[in-house]
Amino acid sequence: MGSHQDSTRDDSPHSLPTPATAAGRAGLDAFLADPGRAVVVLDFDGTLAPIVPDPDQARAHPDAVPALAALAPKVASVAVLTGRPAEVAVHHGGFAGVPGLDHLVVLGHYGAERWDAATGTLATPAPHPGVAAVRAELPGLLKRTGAAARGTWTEDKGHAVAVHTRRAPDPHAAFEALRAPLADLARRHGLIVEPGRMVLELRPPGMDKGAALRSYAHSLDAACVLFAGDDLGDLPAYAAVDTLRAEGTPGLLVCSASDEVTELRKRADVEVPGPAGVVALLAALAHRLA
Ligand SMILES: O=P(O)(O)OC[C@H]1O[C@H](O[C@H]2O[C@H](CO)[C@@H](O)[C@H](O)[C@H]2O)[C@H](O)[C@@H](O)[C@@H]1O
Repeated sequence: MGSHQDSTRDDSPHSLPTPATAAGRAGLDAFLADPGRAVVVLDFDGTLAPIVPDPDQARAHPDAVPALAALAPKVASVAVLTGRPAEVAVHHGGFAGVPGLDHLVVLGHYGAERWDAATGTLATPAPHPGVAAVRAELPGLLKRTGAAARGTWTEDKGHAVAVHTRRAPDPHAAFEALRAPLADLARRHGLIVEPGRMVLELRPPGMDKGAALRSYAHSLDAACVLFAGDDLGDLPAYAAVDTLRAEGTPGLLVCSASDEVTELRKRADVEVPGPAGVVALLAALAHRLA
């Protein structure tokens, strides 16, 4: 698809892009016509937070919280839907205790966890026994396959374990070399492999961003859903918006574009240049609804 501002575009900081598709234009129209029933769902890493080599150092774009806080009171709900543990996203995003974000919801672990700003509470699932088994076997596997020596490292997320290759000398080669052995390890312990941007995550099955988005939108009786993402794990949410559209609920698919992952670019209604572009879009929506 593409970014898709037309030749008559308004280049002011608060201009809204023209979606490339008819479904996207209908989604944006519905959003602006009835914002009080619009639900905004946003991925975290690569969408609200720029990608950095160390996940512990990832932080929301500096304009993200102000844009979210300006938009949230004008729509039905704003939620962050992430592969991170919810409380990690809350911390790295700086989302707690922000005026305007009093009702923010963070759905962590692809929707298996939920943190509510209104109460400060976290609902988290029971641990899957396969994660402990994988945690125990993983160091040996990384050593045997030479992955440890190639600069991969492990992020223990509690309910999942992620093997990162971004800091390896050849991140793509390290990623590809690990695919099969990690798939075998995950399968033996009842887990699935979630591939992402230079990361292979071993996590429990049964929840994905599509199911989470659908359930969240239905719980709020959303009249329109905006979803923004950047990575393969966001594709189920894209599919969920497509399904909602087929059922009569308009939606807007936003791609936080990168050269690393191109799958979402082909399917988006609006493509923006990374987290800075996402945040500018959120600010423009808030400005339009002011
Ligand atoms: O669902 P998301 O919010 O997009 O989270 C997906 C994964 O994001 C994190 O990894 C990615 O971001 C890191 C920090 O910028 C980067 O170093 C890494 O290469 C990316 O894959 C996070 O560390 C994972 O646990 C998430 O599953």
